[in-house]
Amino acid sequence: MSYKLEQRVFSDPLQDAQRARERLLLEGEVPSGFLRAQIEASWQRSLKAGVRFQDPLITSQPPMADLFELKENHQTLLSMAAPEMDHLSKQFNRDKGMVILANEKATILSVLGDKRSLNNAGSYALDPGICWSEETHGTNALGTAVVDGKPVMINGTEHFLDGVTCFSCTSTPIKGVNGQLLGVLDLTTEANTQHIQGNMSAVQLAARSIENRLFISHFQEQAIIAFHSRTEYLRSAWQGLIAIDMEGKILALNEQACQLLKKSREQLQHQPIEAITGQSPTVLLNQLLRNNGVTLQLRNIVLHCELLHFPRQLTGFTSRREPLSRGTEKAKRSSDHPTIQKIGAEHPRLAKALRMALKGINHDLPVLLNGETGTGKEVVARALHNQSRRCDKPFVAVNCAAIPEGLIESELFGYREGAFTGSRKGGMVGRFQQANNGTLFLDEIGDMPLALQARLLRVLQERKVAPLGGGEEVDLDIALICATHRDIKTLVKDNAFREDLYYRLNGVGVQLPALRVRSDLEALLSDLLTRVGASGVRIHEEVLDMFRQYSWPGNIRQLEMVLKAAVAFLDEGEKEITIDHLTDDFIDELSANSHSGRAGTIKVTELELIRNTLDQCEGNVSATAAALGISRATIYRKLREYDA
Ligand SMILES: Nc1ncnc2c1ncn2[C@@H]1O[C@H](COP(=O)(O)OP(=O)(O)OP(=O)(O)O)[C@@H](O)[C@H]1O
Repeated sequence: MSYKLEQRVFSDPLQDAQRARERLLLEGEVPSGFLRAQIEASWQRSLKAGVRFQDPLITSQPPMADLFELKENHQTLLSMAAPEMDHLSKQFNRDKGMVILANEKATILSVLGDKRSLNNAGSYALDPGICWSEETHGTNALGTAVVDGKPVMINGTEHFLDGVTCFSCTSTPIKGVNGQLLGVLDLTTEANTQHIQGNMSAVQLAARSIENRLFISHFQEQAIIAFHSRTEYLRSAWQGLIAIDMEGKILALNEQACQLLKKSREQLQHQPIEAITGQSPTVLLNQLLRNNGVTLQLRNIVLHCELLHFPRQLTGFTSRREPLSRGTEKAKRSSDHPTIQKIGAEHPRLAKALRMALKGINHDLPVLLNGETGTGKEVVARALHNQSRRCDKPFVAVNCAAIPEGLIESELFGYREGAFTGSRKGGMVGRFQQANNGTLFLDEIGDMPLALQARLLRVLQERKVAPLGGGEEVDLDIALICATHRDIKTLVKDNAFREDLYYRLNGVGVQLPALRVRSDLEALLSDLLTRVGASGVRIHEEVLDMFRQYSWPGNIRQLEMVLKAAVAFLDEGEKEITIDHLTDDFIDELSANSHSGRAGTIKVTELELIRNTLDQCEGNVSATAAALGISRATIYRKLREYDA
C-alpha cells in the first residue's frame, strides 16, 4: 500500500507502467492503481483475450485483392482523410512521425511517413491491411480507441506488446454523420512523454476536420448551417454543423454541434430546426443568405451562424412561393444536358472546335478538353457522347484526381477473380471494360501518376485491356474523352506527363474558354435561368455590367450558384434580378475581383480582348486587326507575348 502511495506521489507514467509489467509477469494479473484507468481497463481486456507481452507482431499484409477491397470499401474516408493526413505528416516530419488511418475495426487503411526512420522492427507491423485490434495486439492506441470510442494516448511501456513499447501513439476516433464509428486517426512517434499532449491536439484537430469534410460531402443536396458561440471559431474544425432538409427538419449534427447546444444527438436529430432557433426555416435560411450570417440569441447561449452549404433546390425550400416558371419535366431534362450546338451557339471558335470534336469522336479520335474549373468540361463530354454514334451505349466518367493513387489501376483496368489469393468473387470489371462500345471520360487526366500513364498508353495503342493479375485480354472499342484544368504542355516539359501519351490523347483538342473571356454571357445567363426554373426573369443592366467586369474564378459553376441565390431572393411576382438580390459577400467579391480592376491585369484584359475579337471574327486576323484598329503584326506579337 505504502509503495503504491509513494509511486503515485512521484508519478512517472513510464516507470509506473514498467512496474506494472513486472508485477503482471510475477503475479499473472494486472496490478491495480499503477496505470491510468483507461490503460488498466485495456490491459485487463488484452490479458482476457489471451495476448501476452512477448507475443510477436503481425507483420504480414493480407493478399492484394483483400487490400484493394478494403481500400475500395473505405474510399470516401480515405479521400476525405488524405489532405489532413498529409498536413499532419508534414507537421511531424521532424519527429519522424507516422500518420495512420485505420477503419472501425482498427485495420490499417493508409500510412504516411517513413517507417524506416522509426528504426524499429515494430514499424513493419504498421502496414495497410494489418489489424491492430486489442485482440490481436493488446493495448495500443488504434485498438483501444476503437473499443473506448474516445481519444487515447499510449506511451512506451503502457503498450501491451513488448514489440511496441518503443512507440508513443495518439489516436482519436473519426465519427460519421450519425455519430457512428468510421475509423481512427493515429500519430505514432518514438516513445517520449514530453510531446504527446501536443500530438493529441494535432490529431484531434485533424480528425474533426475529416469529420466535417465527410459531413459536408454527405449532405451536398441539403442546407448546412455552421455555428459557434464565438465568431472566431466559425470555419474552424470546431464549428458546429447542422444539416436540414427541405422542410427544415434536422437530418444530422456533428459532435461539436451537440456540445455547443448541450444536447445529445438523439434529442436533436429529426427535430424541426425551429425548435432550436425559434425561427421558421424559410426565414432563417433567407436571413442567412441575405446577410451572410446571423446571430441568434437563444435561451442560454448566443450562436453565430453561417450558411455553409447552399441547397441546390433552394427554390423548393421557399415552397410557399409560386414557382417562377413551370417548364415541363422534359424541357427541364433537355436543358440539363445542353447540346454542343447550344454550348457553342454564340461562340464561333468554340462551336468550330466542338464540331471538329464530334466528327473526331465519331471516327474514334480521342478528344482532349482543357479549361479552368467550372468551364463545363464534363458538360461538353456528355454532350459529345449524347450526340455521337455511341449515344445509346454507356458513358463512364472517372475522375483521376479523386481516386487514391494506389487504386486508379484497379479502377481503370479491373482485376480477375482468383487473380490473387482470396480475390473478390467475380473479380472487378474495370472502367475501360464498363465503357466498352460507349465513351470513357477521364477527368483530371493531368493528375494521373506517371507509372500509370505508361499502362494507359499501352492500352490505347493495343486497344486491348487485361485485368490486373493477368487473364484474358478484352478487345476495346471505346471513344475516349479526357479533360484537365492543367497545362499539359508544361507538365510534359516538366517531365510530369508523358509526351507520347499527350499526343495519343490529343486527337482533337478543345480549349474551353474561361467565363470572363466568353462573349456569350447573356446567352449563358438565359440558359442558366431556365435551368434554375426562372426562365421569365431578366437581369438588370447594372448587374449585367458587374457580371461582365467580374473575373469569375469559378466560371459557369459559380455563375449558376449566384443566379440560384438571386432567384431565391426574388419576391413573389418579381421578374428582375437587381443588385438587391445579390448576397453581400458576392457584391464585395465583385468589387474586389473585377477583372478590369485587378493589379497586373491590363495585359490580360488586352489579350482577352484580342482573343474575344478573334473569336467573333472566326479566327480571321486581318478582320480582328481592323476591328481593333491595330496592325496584324501587333496582334501576332501580343499573342506571342502571352504564350511566353
Ligand atoms: N454550357 C453550359 N450551359 C449551362 N450550364 C453549364 C454549361 N457548362 C457548364 N455548366 C454548368 O456549370 C457547372 C460546372 O460544369 P462542369 O462540371 O462540366 O465543369 P468542369 O469544367 O468539368 O469543372 P471541374 O473542372 O471543376 O470538374 C455545372 O453545374 C454545369 O451544369
